[in-house]
Amino acid sequence: MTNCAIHPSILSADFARLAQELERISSADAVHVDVMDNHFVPNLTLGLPVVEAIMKATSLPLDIHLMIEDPDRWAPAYADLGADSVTFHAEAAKAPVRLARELRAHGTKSAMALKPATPLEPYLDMLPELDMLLLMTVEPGFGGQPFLDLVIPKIERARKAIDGSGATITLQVDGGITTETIKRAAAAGADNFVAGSSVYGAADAAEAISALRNNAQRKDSVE
Ligand SMILES: O=C(CO)[C@@H](O)[C@H](O)COP(=O)(O)O
Ligand SMILES: [Fe+2]
Repeated sequence: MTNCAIHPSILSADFARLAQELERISSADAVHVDVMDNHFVPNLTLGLPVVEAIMKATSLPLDIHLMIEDPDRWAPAYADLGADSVTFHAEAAKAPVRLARELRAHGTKSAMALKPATPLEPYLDMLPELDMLLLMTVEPGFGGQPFLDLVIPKIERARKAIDGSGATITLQVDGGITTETIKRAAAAGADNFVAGSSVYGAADAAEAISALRNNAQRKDSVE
């Protein structure tokens, strides 16, 4: 994997010190913001006003991961804030193709996420509508869960489908990414990695980001 990106998730940051926590990850490629509504997932985090504050507090691009019901209604507002990408869940979207197009029309990258047990195949025809596909490697809702290796074959199938589509689509994985699991995800074909607890739980977040990047780029990523 030659080009890879590390997106730390602020879900594992200290929310009382968000500005300083954003400083700690200034060497990252983007900041991943988990928006949860306590309906699509059993957890509640933050919404538009806090995302707007985060946007003002960092120069990093914002990667918004919406774990909410009715993204068809809410996602475009995150695009309007200036997010670099907005990800909705396929399981929650009423009209995923229309929503993906609307996100692009609102000036952001359109991205769609699949939970670990959601099959990829029904969505293959809509790959050209997406700038990024997110394959969850934990059940969405919480940070700090172990990486689900059962998603690896889906990552491999997604890589093949993306390469075959001729489109430029980032393949992101999210959940349980550590310096060890990132090797397996990268070898399977992922090129964009969300990491919450392994970055924010480290004494030196910049060092953790650099170690993740190195391990994702290693040719011998899986021994
Ligand atoms: O979307 C989610 C969880 O639903 C993630 O973005 C987590 O925040 C990742 O945290 P770690 O698994 O890396 O601790
Ligand atoms: Fe996430």
